[in-house]
Amino acid sequence: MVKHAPPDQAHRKEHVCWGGGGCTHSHAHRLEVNNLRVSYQEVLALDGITFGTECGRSIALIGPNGAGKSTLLKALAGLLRADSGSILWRGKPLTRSSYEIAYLPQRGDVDWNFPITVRGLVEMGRYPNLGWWRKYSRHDAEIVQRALTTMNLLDLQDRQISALSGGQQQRTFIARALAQEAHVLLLDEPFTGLDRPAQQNLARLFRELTAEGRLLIASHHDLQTVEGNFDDVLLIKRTQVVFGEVATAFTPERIAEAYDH
Ligand SMILES: Nc1ncnc2c1ncn2[C@@H]1O[C@H](COP(=O)(O)OP(=O)(O)OP(=O)(O)O)[C@@H](O)[C@H]1O
Repeated sequence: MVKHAPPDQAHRKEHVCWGGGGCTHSHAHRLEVNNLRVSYQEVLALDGITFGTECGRSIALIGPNGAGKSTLLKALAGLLRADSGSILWRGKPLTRSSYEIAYLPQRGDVDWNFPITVRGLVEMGRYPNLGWWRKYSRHDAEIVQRALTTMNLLDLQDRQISALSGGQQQRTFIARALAQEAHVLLLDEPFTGLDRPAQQNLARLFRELTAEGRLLIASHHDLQTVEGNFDDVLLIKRTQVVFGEVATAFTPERIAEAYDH
């Protein structure tokens, strides 16, 4: 007899995990956030954020200006310390940045005039893996080459990052994350400033990255394109409005709750 998945599971993607091995038991490659609270001195930026997810998923992080999206991404990247609550990655508290988690800043936060080539930036992805005692090896060079190839950047590898289009700049930063061999990609407004074809290319790339088992969390402003581009949604307004699959959680009522004053 053919066994069918229960109805609520039927549309879920098969659980695959990037990087092979070690994803067969429950908290391998899982991210768990519990009652997270983050503030900047007297400004409370986030409170009561609680969700859990796993490799192979993509999450749209949605909320109005000032909702705390960038703050959450930075906290998940280990760049900001939580006041209270916890972030567990693969069952262990995330207390500082990990090479398994790559953070891609907002484009406006990057100094695009910094004198570095596409290849140079992608090579930087290897540094967290090297440690202070190990030299850049042929193995590192192969991983960089693969990242450049995957992101279709070989023809542009010697170009300065200042001389790239917006879509090419995004691809370069994602290639750096691939060179880092990151399991989790945290992206701050990756679609902003891209034209429609570049957005569609990036959305396709995201689907490929999650299909090969990476976890992707991206802050996003275009409410029209959440469905189709992401599996899950985390809607916040300093506190958490809802977390769940886009089809069931991203309802007009929840959106109004987050965006209406
Ligand atoms: N360095 C900082 N010092 C003090 N307050 C800050 C700092 N960075 C952010 N904030 C405040 O924290 C809150 C959350 O900001 P955050 O940038 O995380 O929101 P956001 O959802 O990413 O906003 P946007 O959609 O406008 O980019 C806001 O009230 C903001 O003013």
